[in-house]
Amino acid sequence: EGWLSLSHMTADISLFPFKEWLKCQQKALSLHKRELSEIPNPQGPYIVRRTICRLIALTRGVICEPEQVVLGSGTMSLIQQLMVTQNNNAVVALEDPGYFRLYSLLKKMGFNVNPVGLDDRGIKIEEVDSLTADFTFVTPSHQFPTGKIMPISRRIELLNWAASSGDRYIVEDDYDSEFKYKTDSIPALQSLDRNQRVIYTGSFSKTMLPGLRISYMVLPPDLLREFRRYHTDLIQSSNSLNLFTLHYFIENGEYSRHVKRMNHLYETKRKMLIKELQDRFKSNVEIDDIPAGLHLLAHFKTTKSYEEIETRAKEQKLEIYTMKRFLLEKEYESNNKIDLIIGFANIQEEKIAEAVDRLFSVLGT
Ligand SMILES: Cc1ncc(COP(=O)(O)O)c(CN[C@H](CF)CCC(=O)O)c1O
Repeated sequence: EGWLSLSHMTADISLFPFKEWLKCQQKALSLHKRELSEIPNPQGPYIVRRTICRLIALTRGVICEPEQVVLGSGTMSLIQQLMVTQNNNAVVALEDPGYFRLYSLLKKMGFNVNPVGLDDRGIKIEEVDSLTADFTFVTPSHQFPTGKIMPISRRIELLNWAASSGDRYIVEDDYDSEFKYKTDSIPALQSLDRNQRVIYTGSFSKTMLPGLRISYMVLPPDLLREFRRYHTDLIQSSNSLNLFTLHYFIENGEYSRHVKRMNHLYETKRKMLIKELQDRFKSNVEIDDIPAGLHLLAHFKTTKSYEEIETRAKEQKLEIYTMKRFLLEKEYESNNKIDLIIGFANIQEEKIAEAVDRLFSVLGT
């Protein structure tokens, strides 16, 4: 019997309109031969940056000009390009539990990296304050991996922190912000920023195809000047043909139609997954029912350790990730409970019950 996946690291591409994508690619090929014959603008083609500016203004309330947008082949490569312009005794704060790849990138770059715990409103602002951090990385629209949506009150506190002294910045990673079920999405933190303190990053990995490698970063004017001064010889890392194709895909409305379609599918799968988990585990599971994103955080009563669970999941041919993957420096106290990050993008609806059965065997006696 093959593997089943409750991984959070994928997108469901069963409904992706490949025919439409190909039409947009044909258009890109016929209208942009000259640009395809040249090295592109270091930040990416202007018309693509303009289209993305309009999209995130409409969907996320982000306030920006195309000049402030830098395109790149992945969020981590954009963060690397940004942070390499900073001297590496900069103090950096980031969420714990959080995005391990970001943590390890910043450490390898030699920064003074400080994971900061979360309370029920997101990153603990008093800890950020006491650190006198220069950069604070947050995922306010759907904290990665806990899913917490940062309330306006904490966003204001964070913006006040950034505005209260020298060269402080907030890096807002708006990952996984596109999928909201029932609740409306709160506009981006960047839309509240009046002091040019917020760097905004986003990605098309989860709304389109993770393999496309198209991500974007919006820099405040003064950081943009620093970025351009440092990166005089930068070559755009994302593929021009895909960028022009994406431009037409967004412009003709295919993108927003696809996101709407996926929102319905993901909402259906999420409801099925929650029902199966509750039917199977009853009072032994507690689900953080935050109606957003492509994974949910669930707490299970079990005496098993994370290591045992990871081993047994492999035996059951079930791909799933535990909270251990996201604990940066926090120790986990396994008081007979463990936390699992359960993704529902990579599982077909008719396989959800079987996947939950396997999870029951993994965690069972
Ligand atoms: C917090 C966060 N910010 C951005 C991305 C988007 O990155 P990119 O596709 O390069 O634009 C991810 C994507 N995370 C991966 C897929 F979920 C890996 C997860 C894991 O390592 O656990 C992410 O978690």
